[in-house]
This record gives sequence, C-alpha cells and structure tokens, in this order.
Amino acid sequence: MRVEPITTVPGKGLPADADGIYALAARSMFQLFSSMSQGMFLADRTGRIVWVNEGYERFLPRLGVMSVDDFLGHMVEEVIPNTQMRRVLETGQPVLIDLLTNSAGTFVVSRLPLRDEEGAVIGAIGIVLFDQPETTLQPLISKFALLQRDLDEARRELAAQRNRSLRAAAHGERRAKYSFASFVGSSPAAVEVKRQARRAAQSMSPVLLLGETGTGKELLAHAIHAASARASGPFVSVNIAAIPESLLEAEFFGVAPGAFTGAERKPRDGKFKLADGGTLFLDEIGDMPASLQAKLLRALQEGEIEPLGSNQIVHFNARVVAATSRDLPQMVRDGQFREDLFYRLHVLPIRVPPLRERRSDIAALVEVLGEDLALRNDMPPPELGVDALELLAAQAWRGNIRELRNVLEQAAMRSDETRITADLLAEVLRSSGVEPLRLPQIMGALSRTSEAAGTITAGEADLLRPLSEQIAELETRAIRAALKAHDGNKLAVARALGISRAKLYDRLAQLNL
Ligand SMILES: Nc1ncnc2c1ncn2[C@@H]1O[C@H](COP(=O)(O)OP(=O)(O)OP(=O)(O)O)[C@@H](O)[C@H]1O
Repeated sequence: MRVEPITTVPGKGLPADADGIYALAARSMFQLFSSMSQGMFLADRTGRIVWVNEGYERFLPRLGVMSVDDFLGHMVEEVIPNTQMRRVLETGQPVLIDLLTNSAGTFVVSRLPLRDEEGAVIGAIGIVLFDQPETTLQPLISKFALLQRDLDEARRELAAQRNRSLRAAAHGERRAKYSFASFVGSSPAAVEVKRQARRAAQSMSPVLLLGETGTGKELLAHAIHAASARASGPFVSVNIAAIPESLLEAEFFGVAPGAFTGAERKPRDGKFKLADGGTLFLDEIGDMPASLQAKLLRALQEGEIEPLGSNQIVHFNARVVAATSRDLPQMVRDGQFREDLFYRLHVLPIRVPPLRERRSDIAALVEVLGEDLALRNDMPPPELGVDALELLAAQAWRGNIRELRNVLEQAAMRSDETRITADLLAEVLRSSGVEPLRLPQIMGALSRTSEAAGTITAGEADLLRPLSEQIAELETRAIRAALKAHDGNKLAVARALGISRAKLYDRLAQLNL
C-alpha cells in the first residue's frame, strides 16, 4: 500500500471543506502510526493478512516466518499466535491498547477495525506500539500498578464507609482486596499467569492455584473474584491449615440453631453459606483432613451442605478457588488426598511461577514493595543501587515475594539512610538464615575470601532451577539458532541437531516456535 504524501497549497493552510480535513487527518494519523510504531499490518475481512510494513518485517523471523511472502495471504492466527485480531473483525470494536505475548516476545499492541462507506467492517489494522514493554515501559507499569492499588484501596474504603451504616461490616470485610493490577510483573511468566487467571475469572468452574509459598496465590484469588461476574458478591477466605481439625467442619458448613448448647457451638453460618453469590477461597487445600474430604467433595458436587447438628440440606451458590503449595498429584498417589476431590478441583489449574523464574520482575517488585513500605511507615521509599538489585536477583527466594518484602523491610528499618546497599542486604539475608548468593563483580575486594569460601556466581545461581525448565530453554535456543542458520529449512535443522524431522515438529509445537 502506498500512502500519498500530504500536500497543502502553500499559504492556504488547512483545506476548507470537511472531506478535505477528514482525509488530511486520516492520512496524518496513518503516517504518524507508520513512522512511530514498531510495525503494522492489515488483515482483510476474513482475517487474511494482505499488507505489512517494513517495520513489522523484523518480527517475522521471531514468529518463525522466513519471508514477507510466507506471511502475506495467511490467516492471521496461523502466523501470529495468541492474536485477538479475529475478535476485532467479528465485533468491529477496536482494542486501543493490549499486551500480546507469543513466541516473538511481549508487545504493546493496538487493533483497529477498518470500515467501508456504509460502516461495514472490511478489515483491521494491527499496530505494534512497543516491543519489549518489560524494559521500555517498566517504570510506567510499576507506577500504574501502584496508582491502581491506591485507587482500589480508596474505592474500597469509600464503599466500606457507605456500607457501614447499612450492613454492619458483614459484607465490607468480605470484598476482594486485590485486582490484577496489584499483581506486579511483566516478565513472560507473570504475563502468562495473569492471562490464565483473567480467563479463569470469566468462567464459573473451580480454579486450582498451584505454586510455592509467597508466590501470590491469594492475591490472584482476590483478583479472579474481582474480575468475575460475582465481584459484587462476597469473597470469603478459609485458611485450612490455620484451623484446628475439630473446628473445620463447623467452619465450613455452619452450626444449626438449637443443635448444641454451650458457648463454643452457637448457631452460625458456615463459610460456604457466607460465600453465597460470591467466591469461596480454600487456601492450603492440601492440608484438608481426610475425614472432611468426602464432605467437601459432596458439597462441591451437589452445591449443598448440611450444617452441623441439622438434618436439613442448605443450598449454596459459591464459586470455589482453591490453592496449595503442596504437590497434590503426589498426595493423591500417596493416598493422602482423594483422587475424585482432586479432579473436582483441578478443572482450571493455574501454576503460579516462583520468583526465581521471573527474576526480571524483581526491580519492579522492589519499587512497588518499597513504595508500600514508605506509605505504611511514613518514610521515603528505599533506594537500591544496581549492585543491591543484582544481589536480590541472584537469590533463590524460597519464600518468594513474601520473603523479598521481609528482606526489604528489615533492610529499610536497619538503615539510617534511604539508600540500601548490597552489603546491608547481604547482612539481612544472613541474619534470616540465608547465605546470600553473590555476584562476584559486585563484591569488590572485601569479599574475595568469601567467594573463595564457596560463594557462587550469577551463572551458577541461575542453574539452581528445575532441570526440566533449563533443558526446555536450551532446546529452544538450539532450535532457534539452527532455524536461523538454515533459513528455516526443517530437514537441515533436524540433521544439524541430530534428531528426526518428526521429533523436530513435535518440539516446535511443544515450544510454541
Ligand atoms: N505479583 C505480585 N505483586 C505484588 N505483590 C505480590 C505479588 N505476589 C505476591 N505479592 C505479595 O506477596 C505476599 C504473599 O502473597 P500471597 O499471600 O498471595 O502468596 P501465597 O502464594 O498465597 O502464599 P501462601 O501459599 O504462603 O499462602 C503478599 O503480601 C502479596 O501481596
């Protein structure tokens, strides 16, 4: 497509007629987008790609497409994984700004429908506004997350004030505390977990959040509720590990009036009933005692419960989100967790990645956690230099974000200055019982002895991750390099890597290349 340069008659200024102004504005905007954006393409009404600009061409190899000719004429979803272009063509609604993640990376994109004179959708234009937003937009994303959280908090407070006089706190305490904007992170792993959680929010099926302690499972449970159709209903949370087994049944199912006498068995609603119309968050589901697993299964299957001391069935309508840091499939194999209950909960499983799989989020997390710390303690936010951030990035973070928050908080409390040094962080880590993993270049002369005494390098620290993950990374790198070296010729790639073509195709599909 050629775009005619804008011509105005010198001295005449803007065209006088509305059509002329409209055409001028449309052309100016197109030229602006074409020159300022990272790339643009056009799809026709059927979703077939019909045009691509020069800027976009550099993404083609990352999408596994070797030339413009291999890109043009294809349906958009065949060549751009995860694209939402089809929705724009079907609904005619523009998506002014969105994050797209696929094998080529993460991008900030815009999708606009194109209409004919009668207003019918005849195509759509896709614009890559920013490439690698995790680096280019990081300060903006962190700031936005913080502002969003403050806004959420202010809204909640306002709503709570309004409700207080009407409903003595009952519902107010049971609202979601976090939204997806509270989940800080723009690494591919963080973007992917938010994408899955957002999709889960649209469904009514049970969600199972799996991940190590402190990875943000509870935060995501709140966000799923807040983004679901039940957001105006209650969010009720039960931490199964924190309640004695003898009290759990009453806690879950409630106690019927007149069932018992005695102070500790007063009639009351159970959590299932309290969550009616909303979401019930079952935290630490792996700690559910075997004696109650069958009752929980029945409640989930039938949507009904029997309060303690009653022979009445009570219906409830709560969406269940469960979470655990334990290895549930192994517990099923060991006979500690019922298989039927596992499958009932495992409808929409979401693996929440540990911090060490998304180290690129650490700087943004430090910024947000630091601002939060500052607000709570009425002090300036701590400042961390590159060496301090590198030290944090090298840690194994067994307690994940909760541990990161604690370390930051302790360091801020111990320091007389706003600036937190790498040495102070190392001291805090050590006093928490963690031998800090250090990058040799930031240690200076002082630390030479401790390096010799077994401190490990950044490269070595990076190897302290699940082997399967590292092997998958290596495979991806090897296949990408071979594809590049052999111009995408699969036979040559398979030969170079010493694998069969079938295995190569299998790997390409698995690795989403
Ligand atoms: N992505 C994130 N962005 C900002 N804060 C986070 C993020 N993930 C977790 N946090 C914060 O870290 C702390 C721990 O998170 P959360 O309680 O949700 O983890 P969890 O996985 O449920 O842990 P556990 O399994 O121990 O209950 C909380 O203070 C939470 O607000």
